[in-house]
Amino acid sequence: MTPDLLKQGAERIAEHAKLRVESTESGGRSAGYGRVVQDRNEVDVSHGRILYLEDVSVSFDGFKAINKLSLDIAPGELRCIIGPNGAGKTTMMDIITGKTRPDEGTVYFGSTIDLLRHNEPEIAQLGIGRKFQKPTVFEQLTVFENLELALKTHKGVKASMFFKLDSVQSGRLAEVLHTIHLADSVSKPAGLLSHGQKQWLEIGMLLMQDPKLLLLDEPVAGMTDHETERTAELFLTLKGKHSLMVVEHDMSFIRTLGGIVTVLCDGSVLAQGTLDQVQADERVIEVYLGR
Ligand SMILES: Nc1ncnc2c1ncn2[C@@H]1O[C@H](COP(=O)(O)OP(=O)(O)OP(=O)(O)O)[C@@H](O)[C@H]1O
Repeated sequence: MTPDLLKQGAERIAEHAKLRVESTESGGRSAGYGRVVQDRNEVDVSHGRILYLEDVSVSFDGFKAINKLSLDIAPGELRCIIGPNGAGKTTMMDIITGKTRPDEGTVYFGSTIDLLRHNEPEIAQLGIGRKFQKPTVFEQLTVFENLELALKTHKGVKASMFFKLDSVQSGRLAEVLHTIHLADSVSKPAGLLSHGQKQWLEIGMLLMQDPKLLLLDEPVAGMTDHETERTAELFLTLKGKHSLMVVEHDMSFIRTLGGIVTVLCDGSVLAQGTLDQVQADERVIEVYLGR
């Protein structure tokens, strides 16, 4: 798409949003908590943030796993999250995806979608995809069938019974196959893929749903050095088109990704900056990297 077309598209979206605010029965922006009425597929990133957490806390049996956590991610950003065991990384992802409800705090997707008002399936539909550490592809199905299934699953059981790929979806599937380096293995059963290839396939399944934000938990754990390098290449390709939050322990992988690193400790942000900056931070050395 040319810059002119992009600009025209952005202007149309802005005009559309403006009209909808002005036409709300409650009186629009002045009476409606300043919120634009939102299409399901639209995420308002005009404030420069796709994800925003403020003062989020959750306790399990009196233990504060997340403690006044505040953090935000820019659209298209590739953010790495590190932290010692038990720092709260998984719990934070559980909160963003609706698996765990915080006791207090604010969690927004863009500037208008309050994620705490949505459940897990709704949050996935809104465009937040999550990849757990262990690959969960369907081993008996081919690479193609796994990717096709990702679209069907997203549509719900009834619609999926009559599902047939249209030309746009076929084009997307071909593009995703190429992106995840599996174009040569399209007819291979997923069970015959290497560990790294299974991880890429699962990322591909998420990409079929065109997520705006991807949460990836230890994506290179158990991968060979070569697979780790290719995964870094893959994430750098995805950056910009999608926003990514990557939880990892592998520092050389994080170095290859570049960008901002957030260090979590005891359920809140201990430090944030480039990898060099956080590695030089005395507090970080003490609680994590120096161990
Ligand atoms: N459902 C739960 N019930 C009780 N305690 C929990 C629960 N979930 C997490 N915790 C505790 O909260 C703390 C944070 O756990 P979490 O799994 O989020 O850390 P993490 O940073 O992901 O750790 P790791 O790097 O080991 O995966 C830990 O002390 C953990 O034992």
